[in-house]
Amino acid sequence: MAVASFSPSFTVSPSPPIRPANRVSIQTRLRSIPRATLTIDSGSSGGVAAGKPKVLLEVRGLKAAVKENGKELLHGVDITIREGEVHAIMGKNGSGKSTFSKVLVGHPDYEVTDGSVVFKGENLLEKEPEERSHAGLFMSFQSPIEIPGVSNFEFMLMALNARREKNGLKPIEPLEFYGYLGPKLAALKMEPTFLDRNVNEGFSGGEKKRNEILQLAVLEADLAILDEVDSGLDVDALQDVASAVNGLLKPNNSILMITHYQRLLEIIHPSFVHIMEGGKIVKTGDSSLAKQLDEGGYKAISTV
Ligand SMILES: Nc1ncnc2c1ncn2[C@@H]1O[C@H](COP(=O)(O)OP(=O)(O)OP(=O)(O)O)[C@@H](O)[C@H]1O
Repeated sequence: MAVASFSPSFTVSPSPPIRPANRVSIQTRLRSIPRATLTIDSGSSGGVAAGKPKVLLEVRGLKAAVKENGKELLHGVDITIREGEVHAIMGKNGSGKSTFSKVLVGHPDYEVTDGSVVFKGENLLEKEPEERSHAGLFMSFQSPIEIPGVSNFEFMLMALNARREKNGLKPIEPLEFYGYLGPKLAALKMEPTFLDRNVNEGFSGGEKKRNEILQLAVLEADLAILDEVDSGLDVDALQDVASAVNGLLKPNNSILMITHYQRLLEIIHPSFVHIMEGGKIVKTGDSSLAKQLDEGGYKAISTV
């Protein structure tokens, strides 16, 4: 039985739940494993294209509506993201930023009514949410969900192994996974005790955000969509989370971030900044666009 019918990046169909008594020693085991950097292939595409970076995501004329009432929220979104690029989407409240990212990961509340989305050369819109995750798409939600009864450790191991299985790789054993997690936890300045706790249960807002980035680090997605990963973070936490995200950037993966603030873009430097308005991208520029916005508000940006 699925614990979460729709989770950020994967549906959880756990094997028998691990009782708290059986998982008390995760941090002890973590400490006993050498911190040698273990590399586990999560099944991402790998390889850097020679010459011009390959297109990872191509969205053309995307229109989408609320499934329940047919209200159209996206009115023709166009965006192209290549390997190695960081894209930021900014826009006033209610302009459609989160809807766009949720449509990309296949959120069940929305239906696509027109347009196309090609991810790594395949039609993304034909895929189920889980298949999108296995294909290398990851989304960090504005409000990460809690999953009672499933530890963080189990959740991430299941997610990684599900992706590996889909990509024809053999599963990672728990012990190897402990070693793999060590440096990632350290990069995010997270205590190993977080692995024992149920996914996001009782986590503070900032801890949830760190945990989302930990999941991203584990899955090594090709395209990470980060929806307001900076919201609710204190100054130090913002620095930790943004630096960890920077550490995950490779020549063959990309990031699409939604943010309201220039401060995040001062740490994670965007290749492109897009302004969304009324369910469409109305302007695209470089990081100077975010600066203009920060200094003069939306009125400082002419979208005509
Ligand atoms: N499931 C839904 N049912 C009805 N309306 C919805 C639904 N999802 C989104 N909307 C509406 O669509 C519009 C765009 O919402 P969205 O969350 O995408 O905006 P946003 O740009 O991310 O805003 P913010 O910056 O405040 O997070 C809003 O008016 C919102 O109320």
